Amino acid sequence: MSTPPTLGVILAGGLSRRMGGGDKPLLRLGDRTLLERVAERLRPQCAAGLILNANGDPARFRAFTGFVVADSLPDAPGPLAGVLAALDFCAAHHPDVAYVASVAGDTPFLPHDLVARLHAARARDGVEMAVAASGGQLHFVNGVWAVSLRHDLRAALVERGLRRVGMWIARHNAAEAAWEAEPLDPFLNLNTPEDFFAAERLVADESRSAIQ
Ligand SMILES: Nc1nc2c(ncn2[C@@H]2O[C@H](COP(=O)(O)OP(=O)(O)OP(=O)(O)O)[C@@H](O)[C@H]2O)c(=O)[nH]1
Repeated sequence: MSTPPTLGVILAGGLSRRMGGGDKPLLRLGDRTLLERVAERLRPQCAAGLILNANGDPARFRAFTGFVVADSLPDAPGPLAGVLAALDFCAAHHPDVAYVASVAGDTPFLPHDLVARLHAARARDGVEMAVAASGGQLHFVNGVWAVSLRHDLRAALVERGLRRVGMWIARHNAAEAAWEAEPLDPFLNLNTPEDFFAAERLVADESRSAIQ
């Protein structure tokens, strides 16, 4: 199966409470920011381009080359609000593109075959969404989503007050694509200062570490 044209979105709309606030993706990990690392992994996988989902003043992300899209539902906090903003953006600006791939902005070691394998899992199961897994865990926010799901997602967020990604993907029988978690989990996400220091040690000598 060939990978359909896909718009990528980096989710950076969270509050980073466990990291002490601020914009986690703008933290510098080694010689570049988390955002740069995530973008350089995802951009080549997304033929329709890459956007960033973030709230507040977009000027702080001026180093990002691409649109910055804010949540359109301020009362619906959580990553699904960012996914909805990206699906709506895709429908408005890329009407010929049927899929969005989302990733968390604090996940610097994402697989290079993320989008292709998510689409392969989705096609295998004949469904409209797929999410990533590793080490027996689902990584809900790293997934591909049909743009046509946006009406259902908006209704779920607004009318049913849905907040948990797991509930929405269960309703749609999301396909799963799994990656090895050893020697390095590609979905390692940096939530706390301790996570960040561990990642700094990993990138201190990238050529000798498990980072690919
Ligand atoms: N658009 C949007 N994205 C969110 C929201 N909350 C979390 N995210 C994104 O979802 C992904 C996973 O978020 P978490 O790590 O659970 O939350 P976080 O805000 O980054 O960090 P904590 O506040 O420490 O939980 C990250 O990419 C976040 O930017 C939100 O309210 N809106």
